[in-house]
Amino acid sequence: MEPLERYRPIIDDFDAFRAACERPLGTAVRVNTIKASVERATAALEREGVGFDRVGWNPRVLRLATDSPGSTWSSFHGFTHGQEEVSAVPPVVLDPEPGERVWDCCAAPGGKATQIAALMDDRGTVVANDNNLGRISALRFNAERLGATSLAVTNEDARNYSLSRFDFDEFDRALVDAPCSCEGTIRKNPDALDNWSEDHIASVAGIQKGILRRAIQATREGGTVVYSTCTFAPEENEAVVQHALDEEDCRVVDFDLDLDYAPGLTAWDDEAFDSSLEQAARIYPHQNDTGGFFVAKLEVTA
Ligand SMILES: C[S@@+](CC[C@H](N)C(=O)[O-])C[C@H]1O[C@@H](n2cnc3c(N)ncnc32)[C@H](O)[C@@H]1O
Repeated sequence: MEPLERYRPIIDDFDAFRAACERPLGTAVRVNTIKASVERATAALEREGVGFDRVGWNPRVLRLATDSPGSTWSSFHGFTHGQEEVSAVPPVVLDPEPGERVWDCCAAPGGKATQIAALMDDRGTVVANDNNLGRISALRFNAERLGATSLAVTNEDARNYSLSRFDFDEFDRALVDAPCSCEGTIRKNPDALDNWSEDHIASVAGIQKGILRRAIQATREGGTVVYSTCTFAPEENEAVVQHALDEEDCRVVDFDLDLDYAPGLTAWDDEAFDSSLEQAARIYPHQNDTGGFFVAKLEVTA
């Protein structure tokens, strides 16, 4: 847990943050509205005798009273998908519309890509890409089980992604749910910080910058790009978005989210960030009893 000490200066109520990081995380599922309404999925859970609580910010997310959300009848039939509560935030911020073309740059194992397809009523095109072939099979399995027929899978490095295979040359929206140092998953995975190092953060930040830049380049003017990580490190969050602001035509925009969160940072160490980064969300585990996440919303400009 020692690496987390570096965040003492930026987190209000740091002791509550540390205590939350030491508590195991509960189980959550997202109702897959491609296959079942929330009413039908909750009725199925009741029939199975699986207890659940609805969360206030999203009617499609349920906290379950079981450690095995993937072993329920509802999951087997694709009515629900085990997904950490806060991991359901980025697609909501992306806010895709039915019929659009959406690129999920780092999509495996597909929790957010299938959520995007559901938010689009499975109409339009979701290109779910990941550079890790081993993880692609889980992505395909989840898309099949959840009945996401609008989803196409590709296996490329998102940093130099080519659209030449498509009959269109830009997306309406893109999600960069980036590979990261995963500090915010400490409640689910107590070993998450075992191999933590500043060198690793610096190396993954380079990859994140490349993917976010390509996502902005591949999205139409006026389109939306959401950048998210499950880590607290400003080098992987605000600094990556700042790099995109410096190098690409885009701006940070505000969004509504009915959860408690802290604003994005405008400085870290010796680096200053654009004041618009305050519109990003830093979701800490103690605020909503979840894992940790960072989310920023960008609009592509001319
Ligand atoms: C945080 S995980 C994505 C989780 C996924 N969005 C979901 O909700 O299920 C990050 C993913 O990025 C992929 N990745 C890492 N480097 C990449 C790159 N250069 N291009 C594309 N994908 C990459 C990893 O294989 C990993 O599956």
